[in-house]
Amino acid sequence: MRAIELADVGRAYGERIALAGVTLDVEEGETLAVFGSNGAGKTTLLRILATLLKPHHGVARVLGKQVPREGWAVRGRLGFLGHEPLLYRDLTARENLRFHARLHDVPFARIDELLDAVGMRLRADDPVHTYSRGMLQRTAVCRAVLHEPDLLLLDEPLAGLDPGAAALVAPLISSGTRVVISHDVEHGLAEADLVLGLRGGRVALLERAGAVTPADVRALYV
Ligand SMILES: Nc1ncnc2c1ncn2[C@@H]1O[C@H](COP(=O)(O)OP(=O)(O)OP(=O)(O)O)[C@@H](O)[C@H]1O
Repeated sequence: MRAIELADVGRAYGERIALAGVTLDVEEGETLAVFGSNGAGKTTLLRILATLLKPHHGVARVLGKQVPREGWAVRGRLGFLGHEPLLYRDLTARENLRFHARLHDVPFARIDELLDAVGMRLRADDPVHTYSRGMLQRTAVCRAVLHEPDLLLLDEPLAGLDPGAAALVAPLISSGTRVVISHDVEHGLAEADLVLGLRGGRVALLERAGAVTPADVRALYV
């Protein structure tokens, strides 16, 4: 089954075209790696897939539903990790995760498992506003994967993590159907099935990963 189907998807902010003419399919179980320089349209695409932004052009289907029109039917099956951690800053990590666990009917035991997995058990009962950037990111990853989503939408998921933390977090976000925005060319390519390169909001590269070299991806940044 197709997890994502995009047909000529575009989006503008006022006069500025952020995304145009994106047509692609991602099959269930595949990873789409998205590359492109700052402002290329990567986050705009991810937000459309997350049902947070309406495309102004074309049709976007996620897990079989048109978004954002039928977004209600897929939102609970998505795991979104954007630039913002989407955590309540005055609550602790554990309280934030309990809130999400209740929403998604997830047993609380999974919260401890995840906090352990990302090395956050000792700080889990401190308010989120006392966390370092890396701690925020670890907690945000826990939130994104808590309900075992059918599709992970990840915007630079290892940003701000030290190598030890990155090694802890990576296994939690390394399987299933995924869209991953990355600036790490080698790592991003290694885990991709399909590669999308954006330039100025347009498709500059769209190939199966086996047909793409690191030099092809680096060319997007010059
Ligand atoms: N809310 C907004 N209002 C106006 N313009 C916006 C808005 N959000 C994004 N844009 C513009 O849309 C274009 C694409 O932005 P987008 O955030 O999708 O890029 P990106 O590839 O994710 O960049 P980065 O690597 O810096 O995160 C840019 O020109 C940006 O300035």
